[in-house]
Amino acid sequence: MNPILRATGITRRYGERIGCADIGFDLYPGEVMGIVGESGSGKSTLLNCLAGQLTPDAGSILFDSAQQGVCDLLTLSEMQRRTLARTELAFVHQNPRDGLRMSVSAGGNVGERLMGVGARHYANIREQALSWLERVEIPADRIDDRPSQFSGGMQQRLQIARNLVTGPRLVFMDEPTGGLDVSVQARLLDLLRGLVRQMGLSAIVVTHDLAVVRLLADRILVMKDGQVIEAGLTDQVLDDPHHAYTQLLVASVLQA
Ligand SMILES: Nc1ncnc2c1ncn2[C@@H]1O[C@H](COP(=O)(O)OP(=O)(O)OP(=O)(O)O)[C@@H](O)[C@H]1O
Repeated sequence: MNPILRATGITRRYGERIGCADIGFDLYPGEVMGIVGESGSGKSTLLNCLAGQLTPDAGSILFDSAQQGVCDLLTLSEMQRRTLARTELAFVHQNPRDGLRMSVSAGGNVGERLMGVGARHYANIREQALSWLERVEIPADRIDDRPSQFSGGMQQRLQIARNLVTGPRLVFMDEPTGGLDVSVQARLLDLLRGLVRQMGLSAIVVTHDLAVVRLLADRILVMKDGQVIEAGLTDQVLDDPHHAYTQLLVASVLQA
């Protein structure tokens, strides 16, 4: 099986400071990879480079696209990249406001993505939007409400529906449960895990919360000072961390 994503030598500096250095990994179809590490370790820099929101200084990111074959996300034309971003890729932001259009209804937020890939039939779009609202546990009678009228957890679930409605193959998630109450986090994680499995999604999830990777990720990368210091199957790394830093990270959660 070919990897859906192969990152090699991803490096990004901010002046003298290193954001992330020489990161490489393969992600296989249907696999979820977690990126963990303390604040400032380079998780967001790496994710933003992978997702095309930040240009790395060096490296390549090969994506096995269903439409375009294997392509380097870093050398695609703007148009090819936009097409991929609308169809095969998705990005779930920590703050739903960054991933939703707050002035558009919930149904519109989901429908808009469908229209972006060519859907034109209003009744079909509304029907699909309704079905996705149901999948993310938003009551059908809220379809015409704006996200600003939703709770934080509902907004996040709506952002997930908006991202998944077009059936992407690879989803980037930046602290998807961050900023939510603990009980809301647990429900959202359950929902995410169900959707990822049902849809056979590949995903890359950045989080500082080891409970999130425990539940969602098959494999993890542990980052420190912009480098990957440990990588492997989630349970193996968390149950038997080799690097002293990972041991500390795991121990600090156990004590909390
Ligand atoms: N825009 C920027 N300008 C300068 N330095 C930056 C910028 N963004 C990040 N950095 C630096 O790059 C390094 C990695 O930061 P990054 O935000 O990727 O870490 P992180 O692990 O995502 O942290 P957090 O969990 O707090 O979001 C840090 O030293 C940070 O100070």
